[in-house]
Amino acid sequence: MCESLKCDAGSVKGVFSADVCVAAKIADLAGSVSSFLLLIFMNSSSLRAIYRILDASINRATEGVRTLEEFARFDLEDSKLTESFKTIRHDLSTSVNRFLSRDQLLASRDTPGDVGTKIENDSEYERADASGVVAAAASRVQQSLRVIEEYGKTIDAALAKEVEQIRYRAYHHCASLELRVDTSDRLGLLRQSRLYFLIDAHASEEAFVLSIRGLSDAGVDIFQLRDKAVDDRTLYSRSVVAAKIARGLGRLFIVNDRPDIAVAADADGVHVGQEELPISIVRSMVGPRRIVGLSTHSVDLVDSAESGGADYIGCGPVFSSRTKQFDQYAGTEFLKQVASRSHLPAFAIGGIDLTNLSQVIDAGFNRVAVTGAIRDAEHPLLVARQIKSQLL
Ligand SMILES: Cc1ncc(COP(=O)(O)OP(=O)(O)O)c(N)n1
Ligand SMILES: Cc1ncsc1CCOP(=O)(O)O
Ligand SMILES: [Mg+2]
Repeated sequence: MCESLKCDAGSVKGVFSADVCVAAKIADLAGSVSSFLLLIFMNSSSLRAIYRILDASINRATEGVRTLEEFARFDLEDSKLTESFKTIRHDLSTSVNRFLSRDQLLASRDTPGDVGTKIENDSEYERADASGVVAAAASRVQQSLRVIEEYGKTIDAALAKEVEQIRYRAYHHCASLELRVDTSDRLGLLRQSRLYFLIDAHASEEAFVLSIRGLSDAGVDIFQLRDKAVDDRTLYSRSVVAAKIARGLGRLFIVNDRPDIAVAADADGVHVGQEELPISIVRSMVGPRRIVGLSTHSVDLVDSAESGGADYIGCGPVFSSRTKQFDQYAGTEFLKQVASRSHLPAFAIGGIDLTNLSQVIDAGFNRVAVTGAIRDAEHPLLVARQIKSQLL
């Protein structure tokens, strides 16, 4: 049996058979070029196989992480998750470079001779949608990190330990990403949304439904049930109906203030203000798949909405409102500050109507949330259309 030694000479690092180590040392001493060592290395077939496995698995893991990173970046537009995957890629590459010689990895590669590339599997070419791509990439990342960890043990236990930590982090981030994929339809609709209407419960369900249908047709993208005067039973029953209709129309339905009702009625999400439950609690109540919106009145609140995991923000009050009384206004200056810093979809709110909409747009906003401008208009559908047409 061939004796194995830990070797750290020139470009040969790791555990090798004694003859390889001796040859490496001699080559080092002689200042010889590494090709001699590579030749010997290539002749050690089991070692070469280990390097081939590691090389293939490192590539697979890196490509998989990149696939997930692109989804987090371009579909979810989630900067935190994007950064997490980027860090995993970076840390994997740092660990690999510390323990493995790139020359040996490259020298072991033999793609034309890889029997695995000739095994056809149709499912490799079938992905129904982005969620299929994400699921496949997540599983590839997890498997290949495990492979690197296992075979890495034969090179250096410290490599295996580092990759194990990376694998645990990857599990966590993959789960966060996969849970969000199903929401990506909702988040996609949210990002496309421009006109947000806060609707009351109306005197009857029929009038409520008629209003949602008409306003959806006129361009309202998001409906929020905001009615502080009706009982919970009415809020719940209107929410059940609105959630269903909005889904059928490709619009979003959000419940004001009440995560419990949002969940019970299967709404798309909930909107809370600074006086309601903290956003972390709201998120734990509605889960990762529902939208959580948060009211903001200052740049600091915008920053904490972003770090706290809000999906969108309401920004205001901009102007004096007939719907709600305020002592102070954030105004258009606040909108300008938000426009230059926030990555979240941001809706200006408070007294916005056709007479002052241009000031909101000039401040850099193309999303507004309104009540009175539409509710109190002689021709609500016409006003909704006119507002929408200006929000490009
Ligand atoms: C889109 C949107 N933005 C802000 C608000 C205001 O919420 P909040 O501060 O909680 O005030 P109330 O609506 O509860 O009176 C909102 N509802 N929607
Ligand atoms: C709920 C709320 N929060 C800030 S302004 C506002 C009322 C929005 O209604 P309007 O568009 O009539 O001012
Ligand atoms: Mg509120």
